[in-house]
Amino acid sequence: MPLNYLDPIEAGLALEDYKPQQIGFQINKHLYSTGLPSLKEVKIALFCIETPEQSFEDFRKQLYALFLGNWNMEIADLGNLKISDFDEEAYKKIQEISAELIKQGVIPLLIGGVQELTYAMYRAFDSLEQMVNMVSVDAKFDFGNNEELFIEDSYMSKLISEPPVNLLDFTNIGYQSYYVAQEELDLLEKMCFEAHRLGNITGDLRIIEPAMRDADIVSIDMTSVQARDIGSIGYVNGFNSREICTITRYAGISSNVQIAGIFNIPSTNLAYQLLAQMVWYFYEGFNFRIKELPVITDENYTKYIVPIDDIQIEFFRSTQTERWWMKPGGDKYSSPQNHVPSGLIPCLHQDYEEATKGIIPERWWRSYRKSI
Ligand SMILES: N=CN[C@@H](CCC(=O)O)C(=O)O
Repeated sequence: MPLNYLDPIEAGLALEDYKPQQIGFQINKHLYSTGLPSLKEVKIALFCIETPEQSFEDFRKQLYALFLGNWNMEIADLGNLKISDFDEEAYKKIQEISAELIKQGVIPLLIGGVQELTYAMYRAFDSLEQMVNMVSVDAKFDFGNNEELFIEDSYMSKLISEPPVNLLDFTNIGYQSYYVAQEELDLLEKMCFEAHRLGNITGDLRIIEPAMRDADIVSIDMTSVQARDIGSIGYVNGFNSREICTITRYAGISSNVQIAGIFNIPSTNLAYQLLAQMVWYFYEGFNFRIKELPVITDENYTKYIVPIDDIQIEFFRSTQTERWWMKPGGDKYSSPQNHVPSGLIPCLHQDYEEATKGIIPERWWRSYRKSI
């Protein structure tokens, strides 16, 4: 049983000296005394990747001290996966734990380690035989290393080329232009993937919501946060602490997100505090998940048909949540089978408005290019 790879949390955190409204009181913990908690009603289960260099007990203290919202769901802390190195065995264990949780209808939330572990989250879908979309929040694209732009065994290169290829779509959120090469942008473009430059989205983060609504896997590199907000040496520019919380909330609220990971976490008090709040926002977002299924006859949705030259784009607006979708360009376009609503692409009201002015939405174009 892969969950047996996990070690319980430290005894000090087992004490129930929290107020009943605090996460530390409510969360189902993996303890030495009681073993792994039951996952029957659990919706989100976190576990930390502990190395000899980093433990996450300080993060737990921050998380456990936070007050729960008015949420109606069970959450769990499954403890720690203790590893000495990010070797093949560690990847295999993360893959197995993740697959097991997803199979049980629980969202695994991985905390810690390097962003390369995204590959293990992705490989969890091999046994589930499912195609997936991935969103990565990162200042760089990670196709290479310090010496070379593209290397075969970078996790991003493996993601797009190593069989079985489960990846349908990939979106980067928050890249910084001076850290990426034009060749990397060209590759993403060629693959019909999406990338959102930091400077273009911080003014209005709603721009990234449709990509998150369509994601199965979310991978967040904490170096995408500006260094001063996490008290570490890192990048001078990046998302601020509020923005990264908004992004995690979008991940939580997306009905399609099945697994998330937060990596490269500095061992500072500020980083652990922020990490705890990001996890809180993920929980909060999850609590507001609504599975919407727009169909033409459903009274909760309005359908709009916008003709542009010789094409017609069908838009759907939910009267319940004001969210928008559009029919993809080209019949052969495929999205992950289990996505809700199936066969539609999430978009923004702005896409509809621009379409009425004759501008074809970027996401529609990509779906069209993918289908030919
Ligand atoms: N020096 C400024 N950097 C920008 C983002 C960089 C980019 O979008 O490429 C900023 O923080 O907003």
